Order: sequence, then structure tokens, then C-alpha cells
Amino acid sequence: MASAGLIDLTEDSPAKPSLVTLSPARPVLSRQAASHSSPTQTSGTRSPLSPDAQRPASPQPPWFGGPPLSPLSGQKRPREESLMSSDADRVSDTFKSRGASNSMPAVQDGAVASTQADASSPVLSPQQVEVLELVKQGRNVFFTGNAGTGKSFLLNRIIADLKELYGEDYQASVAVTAATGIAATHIHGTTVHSAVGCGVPQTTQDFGRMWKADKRAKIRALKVLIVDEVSMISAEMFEALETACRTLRQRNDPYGGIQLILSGDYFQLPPIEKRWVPAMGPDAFLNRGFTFQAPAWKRCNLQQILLTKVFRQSDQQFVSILDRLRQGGPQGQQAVQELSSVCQRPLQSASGVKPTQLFSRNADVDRVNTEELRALQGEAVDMPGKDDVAIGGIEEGDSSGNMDYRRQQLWRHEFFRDCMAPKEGSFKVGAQVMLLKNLELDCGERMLVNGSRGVITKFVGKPELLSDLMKGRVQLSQQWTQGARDSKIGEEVGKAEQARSMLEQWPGTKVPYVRFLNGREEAVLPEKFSVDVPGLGSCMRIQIPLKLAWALTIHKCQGLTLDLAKVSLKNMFAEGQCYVALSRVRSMEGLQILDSNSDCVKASAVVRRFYQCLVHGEEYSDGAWELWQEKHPSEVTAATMAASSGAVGMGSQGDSAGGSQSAGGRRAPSSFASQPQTAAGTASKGGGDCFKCGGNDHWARDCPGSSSSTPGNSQGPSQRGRGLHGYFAGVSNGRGVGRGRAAPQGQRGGGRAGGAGRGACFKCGRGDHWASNCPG
Ligand SMILES: Nc1ncnc2c1ncn2[C@@H]1O[C@H](COP(=O)(O)OP(=O)(O)OP(=O)(O)O)[C@@H](O)[C@H]1O
Repeated sequence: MASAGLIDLTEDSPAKPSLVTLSPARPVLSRQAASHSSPTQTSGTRSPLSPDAQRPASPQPPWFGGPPLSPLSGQKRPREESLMSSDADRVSDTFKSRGASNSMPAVQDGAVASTQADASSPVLSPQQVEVLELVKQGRNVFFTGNAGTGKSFLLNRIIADLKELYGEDYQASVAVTAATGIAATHIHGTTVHSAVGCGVPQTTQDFGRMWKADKRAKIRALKVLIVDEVSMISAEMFEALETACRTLRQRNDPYGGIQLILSGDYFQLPPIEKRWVPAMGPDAFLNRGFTFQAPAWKRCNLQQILLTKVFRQSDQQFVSILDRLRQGGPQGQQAVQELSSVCQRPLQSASGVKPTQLFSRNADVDRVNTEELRALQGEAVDMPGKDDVAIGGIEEGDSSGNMDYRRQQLWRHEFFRDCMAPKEGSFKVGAQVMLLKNLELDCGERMLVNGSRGVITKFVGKPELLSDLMKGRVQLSQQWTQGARDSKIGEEVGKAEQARSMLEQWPGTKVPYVRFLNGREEAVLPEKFSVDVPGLGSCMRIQIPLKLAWALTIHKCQGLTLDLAKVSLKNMFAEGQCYVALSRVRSMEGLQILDSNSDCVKASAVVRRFYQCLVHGEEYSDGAWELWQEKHPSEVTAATMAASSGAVGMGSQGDSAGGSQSAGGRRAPSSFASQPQTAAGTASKGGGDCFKCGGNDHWARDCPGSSSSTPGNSQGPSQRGRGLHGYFAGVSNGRGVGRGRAAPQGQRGGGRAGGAGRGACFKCGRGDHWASNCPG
């Protein structure tokens, strides 16, 4: 890659230091498999990443089954093929061949990574091979690199080999996940949240869901956890999962001994952080920081590899521009100007293919989509949503005035403005649409997730669908009562009942059928979108989870390869957003920039420093984690997780390892508490049996420190469960600090006073400004 800047590690740069810090290997996975010959290497290339960079590529891992490391050995690359085809005709054909009417328009963008293009370089790069070797050794691995360096491609390769390795046990042993639903489709996985069973956490208590019997069993059986687009997983999430896995698996190794395979580029989109407001309560989960800022990152001792060969683009000038753009600053701005000077002309789109339009904001996406819909022939069918509110936490003595006030507040809530599913919408046959909910996650290539795209093929009347649903439900119930009392059927009955109820409540009259790019054609039924508003109750909307998709937000296109794209550079608000948008296309010929704006380039100073360390083989650290704990100590600890799951006592029942047995035969939960903390821990083991306070003379339900039903609310963390969560020891300082928008260190008492104290900015760690004004 001929690129400039910090991470200018080219395949020919021998002097670069190793990025791979070798650590004692996990026991090598044992599998007797036929050994394979070495993968074909790109001649003359070598990896700069390890001290033995000059050695020829090692033989293919003996445990890796299947053919040698040719990524194209008859395997589909699901990421691309499931999403789109190499040209509009192919996409169109895909749709037609599955029964769409001939008049059905193609999915518009011509978006694709072409199979043919890849066939010309059908081998893994030496760096990709290096990653494979580390994986085979059972190491925890993190690989990163510019957009288009083949991270997801390599992951697919790793996954294929893990399938071979684990055979029948694969499903139970390997969790293939990504930070978002759409990213997960690229590797046929699920979201991390769904795989581990915590859902999208709103509070730290939500991690307690991982203690449910089925989730717990799943985590205990896991051997490998793969996470793609890890830049969008927060430090808090990473830390919480590490704690939970270690505790649930009753093993002290990081993540309880699960092998981690992480992939992503931190210069792309960061985690979506929540701003803490007092109404959220002290246990709000804020999703702060990059994973590499979490103490767990160090504990995991990841082998870090930088991929430097860009595959998506072959034009070295374009690669260089994108690399400068990635790192932001004045160089990045100049790079955008260079690109804009070439790419502002209208696109010449072959065979009438419509380019995908990318915008930062939903408002622009909606405008374009409405125009496209208007231009489409045929009858428009309205999709009216149904809104409602529910007052929560009603207590005796609440006056009606108080209730009215709360109701009004709920109706004014921003949820009704910002909900992904608009209140009013209309669609036509042939409209390009995108799914707004994860509907089916666990079915590989056939999964339907938030972000899945397709075309509306027809509309069906609501009464007809209701009667179908009733029939289906009756059949399922019959199976259930006739003895097949398997939990899957029970689940299906529940789902059918829920679908019927939603459909009945939804005010629309016709439901759309959508043919998705993975070939599935489904009726898309109404779903519930809701939000809990702390202290007030909840807001909800019942609506068909679809959105027009001729245009997409940049957040929805991370990970895609597009042939043709029109990108608007207006209103970029997130770090990495501009880079993600402009790096989707294969060539400058396929890119049109709609509005030139050099201010759009934003890159995180923290990320820049992280990559500097990576390149120089240094360990990254900053004080951000400690600062967050001081400002708002979210307590994501084994204790709060387990307590909130109601796992007290039941949590360990039937466990084979750890835990002490109480007189009554019920296993005491001390196994969770008794994990000595590793690496980063300043452990102070309490050895307690109570999940809530760590005390060993009572059960959690009798905990004197728990006056409220939420264990996290009653006391400061320094009193509660101190012995259970060693790595918070010394950094948490009770709830007094962190209420409201806490001042930077040294300015306790809130208020937004000027002149910050040490380490005030979350992003760069500097003390003279707030994160929102961070120049980086
Ligand atoms: N070894 C390889 N040989 C040929 N083509 C490759 C190779 N590795 C990746 N590619 C191709 O490069 C393109 C980009 O790959 P991929 O999408 O995996 O990159 P990425 O690093 O995950 O990008 P992003 O960071 O944007 O998600 C794809 O078309 C893929 O097929």
C-alpha cells in the first residue's frame, strides 16, 4: 500500500518493528487433520510484522481443514454475495430468478464486491496468513488495518477453518459476532449482544441477563469468540463481557479462557456513547471508550497485527488519499480536497444502475428516498404507526396531576421524533427498503437483521394475514399439546401470538412482502419499538420495521463494498464517518462527491495515539478508564450482573465447578465472588457469598445493604461488593461525584467551569478543554 502517514507500514518496509507481542500460547488446539502444503505466497512480499518476517510463510496449520489457503477455493464470500452482486444486472437477475416480476427494479446501487475482481488475487496476503497462524495457535488475536485490507474477508476464512476444526461442535464452540447487525451479516454471525445474551444494555443490571440458564450454558460451552467491527464496541462493554465470561465460566483467564479473535479499524466509526443525565440513575450503561482503553484489553494479551495491503482499491493514488483522510488533521482535509477536485462530476452509471447515496443524517436520506419513491410507478400504500405511552413506577399516593404530568412528558419524549421507524410512511411495489429490526439472527446466510436490504414485491391484506397467523398458531399449539413439548415450539407459539397481537394493534390495512438480498421473501409484520424513560415510564410505537433505502446513512454502510456511490460530505458528526463513506468504493471512477467540505474529516486523537503505539510496538495506555470511573462509576461487575439476573443461589445450581455447597444443598454463589482478579486487578477479594455486598454471612436477598430492589442503587460502590470487583478498587469513589455533568478532575461540584483540571477531555486526555471541543 503506498500510503502516507503514521501507519505507513508497507509490505516492503523491513525496518518496522514487530507489532506482535508474543505471549505464552494457549494450548494448541488438538485436531488430527491432514496437513496441507503452504499457501501460495504473493511473490516477493513479506510481512513486516514479526521478527521472523523474512521467513517464508509457515505451512498451513495442521488443524486447519479444507484446501490450502486460497480464499476462492470454491467458497462463496458470503459478505459480498449475500449483500449484492457485482453489477446491477446480476442483482436484478438474482431477484428475478427468485420469482420477482420482470418489472421489478434491481437493487439500485450496483453495490458490490465483485467475485471476478477477487479471483485475480486468490491468495491471502502474508499478513493475513500470519493472523491465521496465530489463530491456530490458540492466541487471542486483534487484527486491524485500513478499510479494504480484507479484515472481514480474512474472518470469513478463519470461520471456514474453524468450522472444519470443530465439526459438529462448531455451533456451540464458536460465536461469530460483530458490533452491529449489519456488520454481522458480512460474516454470517450475530451481534455480540445477542450472542452473549445481554441485549443492548441500558443499565449495568442488564448484563444479568447473561446469567439465564440457557445463556449461561452457551457461554460456558464457548471456545472462540469472534468480533468484527470491534471499533464500535465500547471499552465498558468489553470490560463487562470479560468480567461476565470469566465469572460465568469460573476461570481466571481473561474471558474465562475463551479465545478472542477481534477485527476492526478504530479510525472507522466509534461506539455510540450515551451522555449521562441524572434521570438515568447511577447504574446507567454509557457505552464509553474504545475497547483498547479498557483494563480488560491488557488482560487479554492480544496479539496485534496490522494489515497493510489494501485490496478494495487498486489505484495507489486513491489508496494514498484515503489513508491520509483516515488519520484526519490538515493532511486529511487536504486529501478530501484532492478527492473532491476529481470526483464532483456526475457519475457515468453503466446500464442505468443507480448509485447508492450516502449521507450522515437521516433527514437527507429520507428526502432522497421520498423523491425516488415518488418517481416509482404504482399505487402508494400507507403505513401508519401506532404510538402509546405507559407511566411507570406508579406508587400509592401519586396524585392524578403527577400522573398527567408524567404522561405529558412521555408524549413529548424525543423517541417519537427520533424513532427509527417513522410514524407515517408509504411504500410501493418495487421500492428499495431496509429492515429496521433484527428479525432472525441465528440462521446464517438467511438471517434478517437491522440493515438487511431488499425490494417490496407485493402487499397482502391484514385480515388475510391475521387468519394465516391464527392457523399457524393453532397448528403450533396442537403440536405442543400433542406431546411435542419442546421449548422451540413453545417459543414459536409465543412468537406467533406476539405477531398476531402486534398486527391487530397496528392501524394499517396492508402488509408488505419483501424479497431480501439473501433470497428470502417474507411478509414484514409490525413490530414494537420502545424506550424506557427513567422515572417516567415508557414510550412505544408499533410499526412495520422498514425504511426506504435508495439512500443510506453512513452508519449503515460500514463494512460494505460499493461499486457506485454518491457521497454527501455535509454535516459529518462522528469521527471516522467521512473516511468510512469515501472508502466504500473500489475506485474514484465509482465515486461522486455531492458537496465539498474539508471540515468533514474527523479522526480521534486517542485512536491516532493507539496506532502510533501499535506501530512502535508499545503498549497503549491513558487515564481515561480511571477518569470515567471517577466521574460516573458504572458498576459493571460480576456482582451486579449476577444479582440483577436473580441468579442468587440458582445461578450455580448444577454447576460442576466452583462454588460452595450450602447446608440445604443449594450452591452458594461464592464461586462468582471468589475470582481473584488478574492482570489489571488491584484485587481485594472479599470471598463473600452475597452478590450484593460481598459479605459471607448472608445471602443476597437478606443483604442489609440492599434497601431497594436494585442492588446497585443503595450505596456507593466503595461499600458494596468491594471484594468482588477488584479492578474498581481504588478508582471508584462513591456516587457523590458523577451526578450531573461532572466537572473535569479537580473541579468537583459539577458546573461547566472553564479551565479544566488534569485529564479533562475523554478523547485526547488533555486538561484544557472538554471532549466536545476536542481539536483532535
Ligand atoms: N487476500 C485477498 N485477495 C483478494 N481479495 C481480497 C483479499 N482480502 C480481501 N479481499 C477483497 O478486498 C475487498 C475488501 O475486503 P473486506 O471487505 O474484507 O475489507 P475490510 O478490511 O473488512 O474493510 P472495511 O474495514 O471497510 O470493513 C473485498 O472485495 C475482498 O473480497
